[in-house]
Amino acid sequence: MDVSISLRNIRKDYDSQTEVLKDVSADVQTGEFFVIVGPSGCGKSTLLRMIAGLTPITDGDVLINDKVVNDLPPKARKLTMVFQNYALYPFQTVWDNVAFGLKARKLNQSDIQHRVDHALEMVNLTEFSKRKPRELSGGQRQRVALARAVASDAEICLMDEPLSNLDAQLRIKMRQEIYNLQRKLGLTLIYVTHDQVEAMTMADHIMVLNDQHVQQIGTPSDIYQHPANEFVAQFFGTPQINILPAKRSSENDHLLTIASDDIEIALDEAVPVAELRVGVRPDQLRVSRTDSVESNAVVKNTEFLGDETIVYATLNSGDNIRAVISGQVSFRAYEPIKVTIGSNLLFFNNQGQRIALSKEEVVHA
Ligand SMILES: Nc1ncnc2c1ncn2[C@@H]1O[C@H](COP(=O)(O)OP(=O)(O)OP(=O)(O)O)[C@@H](O)[C@H]1O
Repeated sequence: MDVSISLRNIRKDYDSQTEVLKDVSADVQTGEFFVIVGPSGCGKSTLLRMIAGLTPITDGDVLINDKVVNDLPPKARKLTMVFQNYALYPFQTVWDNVAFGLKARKLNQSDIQHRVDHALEMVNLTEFSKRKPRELSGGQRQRVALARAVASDAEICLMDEPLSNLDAQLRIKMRQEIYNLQRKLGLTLIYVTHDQVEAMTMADHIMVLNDQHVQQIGTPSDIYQHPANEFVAQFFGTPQINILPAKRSSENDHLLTIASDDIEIALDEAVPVAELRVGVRPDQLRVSRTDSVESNAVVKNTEFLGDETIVYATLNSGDNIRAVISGQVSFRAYEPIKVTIGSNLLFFNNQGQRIALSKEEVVHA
């Protein structure tokens, strides 16, 4: 596959007090859906604006189709951008909003007509072409912004939180529409969001940004199953992964004690460090009722979600955990329970970096 956009060691300081990004490098392949995700303020929009040419780069290079474009103005970069606030002209019709950029490029009338009609059809807005933005719903306005991107015919499209103004149900619908549109048009799409579910469901590759640095770049399944560090492990997945302290047994280096003394697991591999942290997704914890003698935790509260229940509990060690169990299960507050640990564990060193034990999935509880 061709590389469409390359970021090479990008740094961005707004001023000496505001260092936003350091050493950001990535390759975005032609035709892929590439998602930049991270918490608020981590520099996602800044990075997108640097790719668009709207914000200068402090150091490093942006390449589009193998050419360094650091000094090219936005117009010359042949890309289109969709913002969270849609950026529509309120006094123009839907049709004119979509045509605006094409008119500015001085395309001939029949070309403009064809492209706008086609773009409106692609986003199912043909029948709304004479309306003004204020006569549309939020989702329809967002579709006008998408139609603009489609009409521009640019091969690269940048989207900055395009769904954040929509309600939850509409977000899911528009998520699918954007995904289908990207596939249909073969667009190279760079999509910024702080929403881990959007990232997981839409991306071919995800870049996770935090603390000025790229934490990881990978496919959604890579990032979920093999997170580079605790931050990435905690950022993806709802409810959040449990991270618990663990100690290697002094007698047997295959044996780990996790949090409370009575949660032990045997690994096929020797554990390389004496103290580590274990990541357990909530669906890998098992919870059962027991008497207070056998228990190793007490329930704090439960949340019933329809087909599953989240149990919040405190282990005897004082560590809080979240467990997801299927069906509706009710526990009393302070009810004693026995928590055991299933498979698919992740291991992190004390710096929070993942330690890859080659057989980390294989545990004997
Ligand atoms: N023009 C600017 N001048 C100075 N600092 C800025 C400027 N624009 C953004 N920043 C700062 O840079 C950091 C990154 O901002 P940016 O908008 O890129 O983050 P983000 O990850 O997109 O956040 P959000 O998800 O909240 O939109 C923030 O601390 C912000 O305050």
